Amino acid sequence: MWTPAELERTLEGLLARDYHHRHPFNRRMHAGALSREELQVWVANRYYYQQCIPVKDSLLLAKLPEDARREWITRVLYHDGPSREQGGLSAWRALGRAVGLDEDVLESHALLRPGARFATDAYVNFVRDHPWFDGVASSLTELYAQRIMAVRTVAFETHYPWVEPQGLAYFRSRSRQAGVEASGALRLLGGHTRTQQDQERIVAAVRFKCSVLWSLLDALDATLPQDVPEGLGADDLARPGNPVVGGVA
Ligand SMILES: O=C(O)c1cc(C(=O)O)c2c(n1)C(=O)C(=O)c1cc(C(=O)O)[nH]c1-2
Repeated sequence: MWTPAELERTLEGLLARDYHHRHPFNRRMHAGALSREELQVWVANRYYYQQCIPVKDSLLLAKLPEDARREWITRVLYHDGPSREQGGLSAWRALGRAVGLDEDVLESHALLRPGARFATDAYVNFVRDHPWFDGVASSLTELYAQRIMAVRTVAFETHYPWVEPQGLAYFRSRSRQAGVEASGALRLLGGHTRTQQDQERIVAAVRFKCSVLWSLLDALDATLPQDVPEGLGADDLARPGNPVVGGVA
């Protein structure tokens, strides 16, 4: 078995390479190269992710041992808050307003990209379908989340001064909270890790989660059906004699 320090070093190496701070979209964000519209699309797509986090944590809660449940429930309360005007989701809605998005655009998911929905749903399904150990481990990308929040906050302040400053409250709150949550998850997993196989499950869950976050950003650069110009193969399938249509009929 690895020592706890060796396990953390392994996770560190994985995150240093696979975490979404290295994704081209985030690199453009941090360099100040995103347009207003691109930033709005990011906020809108991440809102779906934010909404799904307390859902996956609620699914996880139902599987946890009593002591762990008592601690993990604070994650759900953090996002949902004691009322609609408080908590993480409320802070993300404030970010939406700060970048100029109407709340009904966020709530209707009008800007949600298919791939961002699939990536987010894959995370919820992973937690629902696996033992709690893997679900808890998959949250460990938060070891790096606190770092990206700091970089992002400075990037917004420096490059996107048109974003109203109160919209950045979520990032500030999260840069503390992510570290607290990651330490809690490591402690919980440490108490239930018996074999090297268990440790490898932790690494595999973090690898999976990195691919969720990476795919979500991939989806923001993807072409949407309505953006394909007319005449660029848009009507190929409708043509009589087309082998695909013919084969189906
Ligand atoms: O903006 C980000 O880069 C980022 C990353 C992550 C992450 O690493 O999973 C989370 C969040 N934000 C976040 O806001 C959040 O609430 C959150 C919860 C979780 C989780 O897996 O339980 N990750 C993250």
